[in-house]
Amino acid sequence: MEVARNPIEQEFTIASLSHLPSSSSSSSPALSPIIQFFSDSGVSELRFEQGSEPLNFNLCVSQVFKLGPTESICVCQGSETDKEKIYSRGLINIQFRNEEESRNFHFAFKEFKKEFITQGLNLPNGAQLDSKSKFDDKVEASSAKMYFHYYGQLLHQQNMLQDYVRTSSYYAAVIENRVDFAGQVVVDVGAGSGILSLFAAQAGEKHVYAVEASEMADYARKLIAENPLLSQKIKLVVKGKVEDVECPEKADILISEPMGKLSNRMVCLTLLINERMLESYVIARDRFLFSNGKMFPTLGRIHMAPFSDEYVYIEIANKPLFWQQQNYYGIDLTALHGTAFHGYFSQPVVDAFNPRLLVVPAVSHVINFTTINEEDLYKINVPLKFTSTVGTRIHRLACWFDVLFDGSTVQRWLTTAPGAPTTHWYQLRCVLSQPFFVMPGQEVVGHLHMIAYSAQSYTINLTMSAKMWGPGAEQGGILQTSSFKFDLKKSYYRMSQMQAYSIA
Ligand SMILES: C[S@@+](CC[C@H](N)C(=O)[O-])C[C@H]1O[C@@H](n2cnc3c(N)ncnc32)[C@H](O)[C@@H]1O
Repeated sequence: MEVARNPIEQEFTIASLSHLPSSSSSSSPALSPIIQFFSDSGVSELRFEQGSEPLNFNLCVSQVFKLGPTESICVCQGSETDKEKIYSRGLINIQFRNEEESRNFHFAFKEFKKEFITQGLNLPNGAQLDSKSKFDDKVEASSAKMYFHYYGQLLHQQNMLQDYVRTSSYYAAVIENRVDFAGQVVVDVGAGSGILSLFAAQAGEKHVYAVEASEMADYARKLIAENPLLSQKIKLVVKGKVEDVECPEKADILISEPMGKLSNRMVCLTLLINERMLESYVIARDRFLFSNGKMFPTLGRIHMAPFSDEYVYIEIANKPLFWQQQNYYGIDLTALHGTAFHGYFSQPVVDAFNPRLLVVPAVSHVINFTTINEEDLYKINVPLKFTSTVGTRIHRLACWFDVLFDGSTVQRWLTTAPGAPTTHWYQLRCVLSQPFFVMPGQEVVGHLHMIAYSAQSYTINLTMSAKMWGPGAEQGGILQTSSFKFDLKKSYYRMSQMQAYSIA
């Protein structure tokens, strides 16, 4: 390998180049193939040459992926510059002569790309093209770092794999609907250990591309390689965010497990939308999926129902009592009681509960992954309207979710509902600091307003009002209202104190 040390130009002579089918031109095998890095008139460029007609890729929109120790693939989505220079779109398969050549090339690619990203693209009018991705725009860097660090660890992937309700539902949804996978191109969005890619390979798809942003991508490659019968179908484990990477082919079907489960303590937390990974799933749809393609899962539903549970209400109300001490080693703590009270009640409670404590049937909010706009997930407003079936005190709003795999053969649901086999998502309850009484037939109205924030979670504003009941109810007046704000990321885990409920 010859490496020119010029800081703005490097050249690599390699073993062979071959253009995959979607490439725009073919190569001549007669000359030694070379790859050059340029930084020409403000645009960083990657040039592949093997004969008279070079292929120019805009480095900014190019990606390289290692397929093996001496084999890589370069993908470029193509672009035009203000100088009307048109950069190619396509795929190049690169064969290096040895591992060291491959390492050097990848290092140079990273260095050139880094230089480009840190400096931005200088346009002739002095402006800089922003090279930040949609993910980076929305998500705080510290949150993303912690998030991908968490998922980069095998033990957390193991937790998900050991949730047999979850994993067996995915397996059944794929295998029972093999007709949807056979001969198709599949993209696994947030592949983790690669388990869903391997399921899809079992169902007989044509090619699968697994996209994973965390270090887990390396383990996924290893796991896939050690399952040789299936690995032939898994073309590529792409390490990067679905918002940023390129995929060599458009997909007929997307598979993903994007249902939120993380908290600030990085243990599981529920409610479908937490983690904000649904947004990445929708972005992947817009970037990679054919317009008539399928999504597994296809839609999700958030269910909500008022709940009566004196015991947990008292448990939470007791916690801030510590701060009511006026003589704690001679110190009056009461100044902080109000803040502590607010803090405890702003934590949604995560555990599994007895569905018999639900006061009325749930209302549901449907999110159709195949049609929703990504921006529609930034703010979700669900109107609430219930008619109580019993006379009781309402302490909280219970929430859970399910998702549908809308297969051509079998429609399969994965549910986290109370009473169904417990999953690692459990259920979520927002406890009202001011519970209220309802009588049978009395109407409760309100809304659940969920607003996304940059630490990959949501703030929940809950308002519930008991309407007039009995004589004068037709005037529609409100008897009592309870409102509170919850932070989905700061939840209170009661799983260790979970009771074994017998379900009728
Ligand atoms: C809930 S886990 C599911 C893992 C695996 N698919 C499974 O079912 O066991 C979600 C995975 O998606 C990855 N992920 C989240 N957001 C991503 C993004 N924007 N781009 C690529 N990967 C992402 C995480 O690192 C994590 O490994």
